[in-house]
Amino acid sequence: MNKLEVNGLSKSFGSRQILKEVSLSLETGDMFGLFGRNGSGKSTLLKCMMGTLRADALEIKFNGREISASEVISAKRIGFLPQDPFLPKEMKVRNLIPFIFPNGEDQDKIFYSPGVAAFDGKIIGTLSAGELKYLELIILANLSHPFLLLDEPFSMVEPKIIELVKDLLLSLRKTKGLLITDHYYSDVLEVANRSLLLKNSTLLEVESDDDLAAHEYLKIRKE
Ligand SMILES: Nc1ncnc2c1ncn2[C@@H]1O[C@H](COP(=O)(O)OP(=O)(O)OP(=O)(O)O)[C@@H](O)[C@H]1O
Repeated sequence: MNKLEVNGLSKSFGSRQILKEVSLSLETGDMFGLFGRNGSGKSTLLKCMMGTLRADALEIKFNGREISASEVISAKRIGFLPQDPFLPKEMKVRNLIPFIFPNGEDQDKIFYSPGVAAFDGKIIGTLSAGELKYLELIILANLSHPFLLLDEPFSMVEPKIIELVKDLLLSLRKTKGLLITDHYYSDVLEVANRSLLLKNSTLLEVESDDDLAAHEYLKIRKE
């Protein structure tokens, strides 16, 4: 069982405060959903946790031991799916996999993942947005990092693959803790064991569509 704690995360851009003393704690087996309107600061929160964006204030602890934000990537405790593609565009999928996973067994896990055979001969830059997102997610899922932050894992992915992604996320919960943000709110609510809404720079607990509507994240259509 691993534990990741974020305490007192604050971040402003100029005079605009995006995050105000945000705290959260994630354990192995957790899958938290993170919601918020466009521009509310979800990506900012994830980037500050990864150390790719400097927070104004932040304490991160892994299993009770503090790690500085600048060490998060090298410590290999947290894997991150950013919103924008991060794989090298020029390589073929089948050449990239051994580059990231030297071990043959690990490579097989990727190559034999559902749906990968359909595009493993392609050059990464020619993959569709959905194929690329799915490939990135499968690569992250097979890293040993005990926590994953996923920024929009469902976006651009076709409905059948969304179901595969949900199965994958649920299987990852057995060994990892996950924090997922995506505007595909019903898919996130379905797999998450706890959901949070970022509003007015702070996190609120939410449980359902009705809660999200009450906080003006979505509008429920009346028949
Ligand atoms: N480097 C930056 N400099 C100035 N403002 C920024 C910077 N990065 C983000 N912002 C602003 O901070 C706010 C939060 O952005 P962020 O990308 O975290 O939102 P988000 O909740 O992830 O939105 P979305 O749902 O659209 O992806 C936005 O108003 C954005 O314009």
